[in-house]
Amino acid sequence: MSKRIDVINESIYYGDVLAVKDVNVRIEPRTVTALIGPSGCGKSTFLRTLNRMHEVIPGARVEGQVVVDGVNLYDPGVDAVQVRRAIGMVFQRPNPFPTMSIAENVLAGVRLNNRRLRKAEAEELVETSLRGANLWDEVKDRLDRPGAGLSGGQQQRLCIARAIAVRPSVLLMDEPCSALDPISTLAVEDLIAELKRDYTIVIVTHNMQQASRVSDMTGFFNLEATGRPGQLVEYDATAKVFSAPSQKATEDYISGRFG
Ligand SMILES: Nc1ncnc2c1ncn2[C@@H]1O[C@H](COP(=O)(O)OP(=O)(O)OP(=O)(O)O)[C@@H](O)[C@H]1O
Repeated sequence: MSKRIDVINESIYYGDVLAVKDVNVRIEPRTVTALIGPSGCGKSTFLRTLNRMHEVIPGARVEGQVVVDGVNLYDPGVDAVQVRRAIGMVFQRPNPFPTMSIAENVLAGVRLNNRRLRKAEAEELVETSLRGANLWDEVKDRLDRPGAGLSGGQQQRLCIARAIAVRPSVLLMDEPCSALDPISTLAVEDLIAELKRDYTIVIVTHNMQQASRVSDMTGFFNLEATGRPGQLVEYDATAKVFSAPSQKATEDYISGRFG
């Protein structure tokens, strides 16, 4: 299930504006990559190009290649809608369908893919996805209750269960803990550590401790100056980036001198 991602000469535009310039990076399967950097340097923009969500914005486009296990997602023959369904994404604010039951929330993505499920199959998928998201024990007695009745941290884990129910190859997370309290944050971080056994995970975070706790690799994005495009300045093992970064800008950012 887990897949390698090769980003080759990727430049990302909003209309005529070049937002992120010339990214080249290889992300290995079964790793967690944290994307860090100051506000506006393009971390979320880059993340959204890994499942073609970027192009949902009118005028937004990508040059270069994003190759997931040998297939360039931007080849003319590739269906963007299929890509978005296959590569799961978890957002900053938990966004379960509020009136849908917990079980139906888990199945929502699978149903969108028009997969018909027998009852037993659906029950099994609900259980394995909720177990995978570390939420099963907390909700197993109220699967038919609305998703909105859960705490923020539980809702975020429900969204992760929904994302993994479609058995994605890659899981993208855009500041998944920023709306959560510290305990829920730790629960989601523990979950990320478990999920990397099966998935390739890319996570945007502003929290340096979080990046160092959860990730194997860290990518540092930066801007040369306001109005200039963002760039991936450094990509290396997290331990190396946090102890001996190769770029001064990375060191300045990590040590809190800017950003
Ligand atoms: N929908 C959009 N239309 C036009 N420009 C956009 C859009 N979204 C983002 N941008 C621009 O693209 C650049 C990168 O933004 P992005 O949100 O990717 O940065 P970021 O590093 O994720 O920031 P933050 O850490 O604040 O979330 C910024 O200059 C931003 O203004």
